[in-house]
Amino acid sequence: MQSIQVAIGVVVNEKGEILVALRDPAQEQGGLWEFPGGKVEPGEQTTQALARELAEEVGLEIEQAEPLLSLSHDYGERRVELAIFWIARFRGQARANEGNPIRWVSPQTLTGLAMPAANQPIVSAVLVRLAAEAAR
Ligand SMILES: Nc1nc2c([nH]c(=O)n2[C@@H]2O[C@H](COP(=O)(O)OP(=O)(O)OP(=O)(O)O)[C@@H](O)[C@H]2O)c(=O)[nH]1
Ligand SMILES: [Mg+2]
Repeated sequence: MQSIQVAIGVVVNEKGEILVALRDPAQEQGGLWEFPGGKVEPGEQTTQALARELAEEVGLEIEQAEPLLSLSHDYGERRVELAIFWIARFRGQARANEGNPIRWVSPQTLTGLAMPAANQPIVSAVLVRLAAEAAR
């Protein structure tokens, strides 16, 4: 089965809120909330794809991206390989460049959002990371 490489950013602001975007209802997985990101294009490094997707989708310039976790998920008709990065340093104001609503959400709200099935371990890792930072 084909495997799709995807770069994803978990963007966290100074209040400890996380940036999410609503997937277009017409897309596959439409109507679910997701972290900004997208497919790595041929010839591109994962971090280049991450920078491009964040600029395109939410208008942010990454200052620092740290690997958070990588996972693969089988959606049946396709398999995705997700490389997820923690982004606590960035430039710009998040805006919905592609017309899909975006939101900054608390960890509590994040836990309750409807997201793609692959995202459950990502949300867990985000909660652990935020708790660790709050305890410092
Ligand atoms: N961006 C993003 N994609 C995710 C998440 N979780 C998840 O399973 N995916 C999957 O990753 C794949 C690629 O993401 P994408 O649709 O954003 O790709 P893209 O921005 O390049 O879109 P395009 O192909 O319409 O240009 C999709 O199959 C999507 O379902 C997530 O939190 N964020
Ligand atoms: Mg995308």
